[in-house]
Parts: sequence; C-alpha cells; structure tokens
Amino acid sequence: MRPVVLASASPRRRELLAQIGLSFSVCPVDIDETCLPGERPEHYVERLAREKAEAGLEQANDAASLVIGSDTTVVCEDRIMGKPVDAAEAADMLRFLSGRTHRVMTAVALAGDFGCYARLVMTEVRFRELGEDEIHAYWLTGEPRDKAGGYGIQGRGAVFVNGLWGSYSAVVGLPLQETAELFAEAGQPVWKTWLPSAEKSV
Ligand SMILES: Cc1cn([C@H]2C[C@H](O)[C@@H](COP(=O)(O)OP(=O)(O)OP(=O)(O)O)O2)c(=O)[nH]c1=O
Repeated sequence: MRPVVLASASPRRRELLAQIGLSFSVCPVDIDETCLPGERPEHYVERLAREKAEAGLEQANDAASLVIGSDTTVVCEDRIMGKPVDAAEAADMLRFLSGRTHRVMTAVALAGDFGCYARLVMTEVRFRELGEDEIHAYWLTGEPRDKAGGYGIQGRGAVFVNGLWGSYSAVVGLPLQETAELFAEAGQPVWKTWLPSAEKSV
C-alpha cells in the first residue's frame, strides 16, 4: 500500500479511517470554505473535498501518496448548515432541524498521481421534536461547536435522531464504503492491508 495521508483536522475522520484498518498520517489543510454564489450544496461539498485532498497532495513530501479529503454539510429545506459560530446559531439550527428530516451531504475525495477521484453521499436523518431546555443543555456540553448542523450523531446528539436512511459513517464525517471504493479505483484495495504480511504479495 502506498503512503496514505488524511488531509483533515477532524478527530472523527481519524477514528473512522482507523476503523477500516488503514495506516495513515494526518496532515490538516487550510482552504477557503466559502460557498460560491449560486453554488448548489452537492457541488459545494464535493468541491471542498477535492480541494482538501488536492491541497494535501501538494503538501505531501511523497509523490506516491494517496491523500483523502472530505467535507460534511447539513441541508434542510435548502438551508445549508455548517458549524455553528455561537450558542444562538446552534440553537437556531437545532430548532430548524426539530421534527424535520434533513439531508447530510458528505463528499470524500482521493488525490494521487492519477488525479482525483470523488464520491458524494447523501443520508437522510430525521429528528424528533426538540425542547428549548435540552437545546440549551446540549450547547453547554460543547458537542455542537465543531459539527455541521450543530449536532453529533455519534455523541449525545443520538437522542435527537429517530430515523436514518443511508450511511451512518457519512453522517459522522467519512463514508467508509465509498472511501474503500476510491482506494479500489486507485488500484489499492483496502482489504489487502488486512492480510498477514506473508500473504500480502499474493
Ligand atoms: C452531522 C455531523 C457532523 N459531524 C462533524 C464531521 C465534521 O468533522 C464536521 C463538519 O465539518 P467539516 O468542515 O466537514 O470538517 P472539519 O472542519 O471538522 O475537518 P476538516 O475540514 O479538517 O476535514 O461535522 C459529526 O461529527 N457528527 C455529525 O453527526
């Protein structure tokens, strides 16, 4: 397997990638995440995932590296939600998501000497009705701060969710099945890393 780099500062993406058995290094990148005028959310998330992967490849010392970039955005009735900047914005997002079904859009991109491959994954998540007191208490836990839509399904935010259709790992930040697909497309199937060393060359 070629050297794998995760171009992300997200601890969730790190945990998810480790889950499928890959060895990798982490190299966060700093890109402009401004949405372009009139840009559709699905184009926006895929563009950012590609830009993160490509910026990571530029930073990597090894030209043989495979670099992963990803982006997650919550979309509810054409409202695009990134990470809340403060308590008021977080509460506003959660009030809007309350009792509704929203879409979590996550794109993953893999950049290497072959170019850049990407996948866009859409997952529907339904929230039950939320109360003002729990919205306030949830902010105080610190969990909403660094998460798109102001919640984390893998944490306390799980108690808000009463339905999910699609990819759980994509909601948390990295769609694992699609990530493995990109590695296979790049000629580096993930399952080969699971083999004991003696069988790796087979
Ligand atoms: C909806 C949802 C999002 N999130 C997180 C995943 C992402 O880390 C974050 C969305 O922000 P992103 O801008 O996609 O990613 P990031 O800034 O955290 O990391 P980087 O750009 O360096 O890769 O929201 C959860 O952890 N749980 C959830 O349920």
